[in-house]
Amino acid sequence: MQIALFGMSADPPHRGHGRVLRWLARHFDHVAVWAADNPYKQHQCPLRDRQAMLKLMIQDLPVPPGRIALYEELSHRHSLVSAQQARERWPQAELTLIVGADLVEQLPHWYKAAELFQLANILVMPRPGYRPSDQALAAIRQQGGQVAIAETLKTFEVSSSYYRQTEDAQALPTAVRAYINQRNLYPCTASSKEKQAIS
Ligand SMILES: Nc1ncnc2c1ncn2[C@@H]1O[C@H](COP(=O)(O)OP(=O)(O)OP(=O)(O)O)[C@@H](O)[C@H]1O
Ligand SMILES: O=C(O)c1ccc[n+]([C@@H]2O[C@H](COP(=O)([O-])O)[C@@H](O)[C@H]2O)c1
Repeated sequence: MQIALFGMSADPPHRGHGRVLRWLARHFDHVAVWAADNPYKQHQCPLRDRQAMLKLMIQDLPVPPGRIALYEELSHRHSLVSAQQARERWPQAELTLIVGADLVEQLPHWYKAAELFQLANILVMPRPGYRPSDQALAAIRQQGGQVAIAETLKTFEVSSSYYRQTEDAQALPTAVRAYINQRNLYPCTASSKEKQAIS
């Protein structure tokens, strides 16, 4: 069994994540997803809300039932710990850690990266504006990593920071948008401003 491991900040989850997940659902037997606190970032919204938004996004994806699932218990700031927990849960599976192209340069410097590479292969999602350098790919391989690029995946230019900066609700799945509006999660978004004006 081939399992994709996809941890993310999801602050908030957006349509680019949805595109990646649909592609993963076609190429893996199972896709395990979680929201995590990235040790290199500050987050705008609490982890429990990011987990909840991811769950809502996954529910609406047009994929076979059960192919993609949220595993809150895999959440950890260090991917090594998430991968260790996944290995305990699926002792026989081939594990593949999913990362966007923007993370490849930093990946060799992640917490105990060589140990992580022993537990999981690395599959890189192309992302507009980011091209993994040969040096970064070589640095992963030098630490024993098996790394490949998902060449057939066509992603598009959208990010959580784009949403946070532009307030462009089109960047988000409908259910995520509704969740944010209900809880006023990103206080600078247009919808929140509208709600403040009404109240
Ligand atoms: N548009 C995209 N195409 C391909 N991969 C993406 C895209 N957006 C995010 N990813 C990847 O998905 C994972 C989770 O991303 P994350 O939740 O940090 O979103 P982000 O849009 O990169 O956030 P931020 O803008 O806050 O840095 C990372 O591996 C990231 O590289
Ligand atoms: O293990 C690490 O040292 C490490 C360093 C940076 C990021 N990560 C993980 O990488 C995943 C993607 O992060 P992000 O913010 O790009 O969505 C998320 O699960 C983080 O916990 C992990």
